[in-house]
Amino acid sequence: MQDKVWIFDTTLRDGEQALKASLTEDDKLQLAHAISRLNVDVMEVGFPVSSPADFRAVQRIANEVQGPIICGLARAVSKDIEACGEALKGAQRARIHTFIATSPLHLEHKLRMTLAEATDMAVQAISQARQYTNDVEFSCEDAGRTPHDDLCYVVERAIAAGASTINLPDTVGYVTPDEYAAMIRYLKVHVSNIDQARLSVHCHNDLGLAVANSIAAVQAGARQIECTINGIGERAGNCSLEEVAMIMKMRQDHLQVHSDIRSEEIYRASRQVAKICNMPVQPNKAIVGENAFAHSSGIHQDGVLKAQNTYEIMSPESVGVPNNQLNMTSRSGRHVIEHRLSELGYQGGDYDMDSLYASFLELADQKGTVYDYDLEAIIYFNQITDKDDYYQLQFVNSASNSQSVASSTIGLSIAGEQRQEAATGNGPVEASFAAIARLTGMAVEVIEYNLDATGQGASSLGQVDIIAQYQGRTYHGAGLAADIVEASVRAMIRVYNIIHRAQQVSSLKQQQRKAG
Ligand SMILES: CC(=O)SCCNC(=O)CCNC(=O)[C@H](O)C(C)(C)COP(=O)(O)OP(=O)(O)OC[C@H]1O[C@@H](n2cnc3c(N)ncnc32)[C@H](O)[C@@H]1OP(=O)(O)O
Ligand SMILES: CC(C)C(=O)C(=O)O
Ligand SMILES: [Mg+2]
Repeated sequence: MQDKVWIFDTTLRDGEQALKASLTEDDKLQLAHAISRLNVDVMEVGFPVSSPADFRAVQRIANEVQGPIICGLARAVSKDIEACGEALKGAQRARIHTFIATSPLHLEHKLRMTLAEATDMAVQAISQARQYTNDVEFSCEDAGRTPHDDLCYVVERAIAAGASTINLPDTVGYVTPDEYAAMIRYLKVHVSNIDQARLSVHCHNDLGLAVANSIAAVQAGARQIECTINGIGERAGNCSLEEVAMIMKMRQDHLQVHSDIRSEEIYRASRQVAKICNMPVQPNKAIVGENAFAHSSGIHQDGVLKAQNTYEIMSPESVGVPNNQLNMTSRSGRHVIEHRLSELGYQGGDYDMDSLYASFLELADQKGTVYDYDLEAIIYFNQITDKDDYYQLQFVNSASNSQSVASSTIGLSIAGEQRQEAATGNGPVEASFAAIARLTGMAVEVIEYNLDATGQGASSLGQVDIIAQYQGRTYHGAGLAADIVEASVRAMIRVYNIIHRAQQVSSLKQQQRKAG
């Protein structure tokens, strides 16, 4: 029988500590539902004594979110335990997590007390917490830098006082996997009552070892991993939930343990955390990064088309990503182009691969990723240049202030004819997009809008990237300008030009079909 490893999610506590703006009660509640859908065992949702808003957020989650054990954090002081116990009262299953630092460095400089004094405070806090719930977790903060025998002393007394989970955090992400595993083994041998508690690990990623350390600890006998979605958390972050969950799923054969995480929910939860916390996920992040299931080089794309597992150890669907992605770039080869065109309904005789590939490389070198509609345009027009764009921007004139709705007038040259339209909106960008929609007579739906600054300080340029949908097809446009409204308008006009080109392609296709 394989052992279960508990997943203790601390996105809403440790994860939230690192955000530029704290989460609101509503944000926390929404994320708590997403985390609960993952089927985590425990969800640490706040530090109730820290602010009235955090107290209310913990209270609401405890009252409203079913499923996981709901946990709050408290220092080893009476008022923290009391706030935590009160906030958690509505939970079906509540856990109080209390902690105190045990490393010589923290004891001497931060707490200014001895190990024995800190241990007495821990014991008192655990006893007080037990008056609210039987489920009490105790953490030796900075365990990674605490001598093993000191840990044994504190842990033995904490368990005797009633802690049923003992957490040994590598608070500053300092230890290596072998050291961490050795620490767990040492405690298992030298703490007489260790069998009365579940051993937990909580790793930070300062040296990029949080996941490796957590897995090493599990191999040494730990049975709870504390982690966060997307690995967010103090400084370089915490151990990433999606990574440890997938390691245990994909390497059950080797590790002989499992978790109960519903992996198909991972991608959705990750997206929600990134959006609500305003913490974008790096594209190359394992499991949930934009590129995690994307193949960009010809040799890999050829392999994946022949057998997916040549370059994929898990399926995108297993973590809730709809499907893998074959990016067409200047590193792609003919196989992937042929594959994409056949998906679009073209046969080998419809184009000359050698000349198509030469134009494709030229375009890819210029713009990076080449999309379906670019490929089709190469087939029909051979070359793609911006010179002959159907829609060309003449001017943007927008006005906005904090007291009234924004307005914008856009001047376009449409197939050589000068036209202008005005519209209002919640902001100047929305007003400009509404004016463009009037001018073109087409309502394009913006799915994603990203604004980035390139360059430095006041002289930086705004770059806007838009992903938009029109009649069920997705289009991409980018615009660069010193003024961010103009950059947005340029990106949007790019989208309309691509749509126009795609429409031309489809009418040429129809004519060919009729003729043939
Ligand atoms: C490793 C971790 O992630 S621990 C969790 C970190 N998270 C947070 O700190 C977020 C929430 N924190 C807060 O809202 C505030 O820091 C509060 C409400 C907890 C305390 O605020 P303040 O009373 O103003 O104290 P402040 O934060 O400046 O200093 C911390 C105090 O707690 C003490 N302390 C720190 N950890 C503990 C502990 N586990 N048990 C008891 N006392 C502790 C410190 O020694 C210091 O005490 P001092 O004032 O006697 O020197
Ligand atoms: C409160 C504890 C568990 C913590 O976050 C840490 O030590 O990193
Ligand atoms: Mg931490």
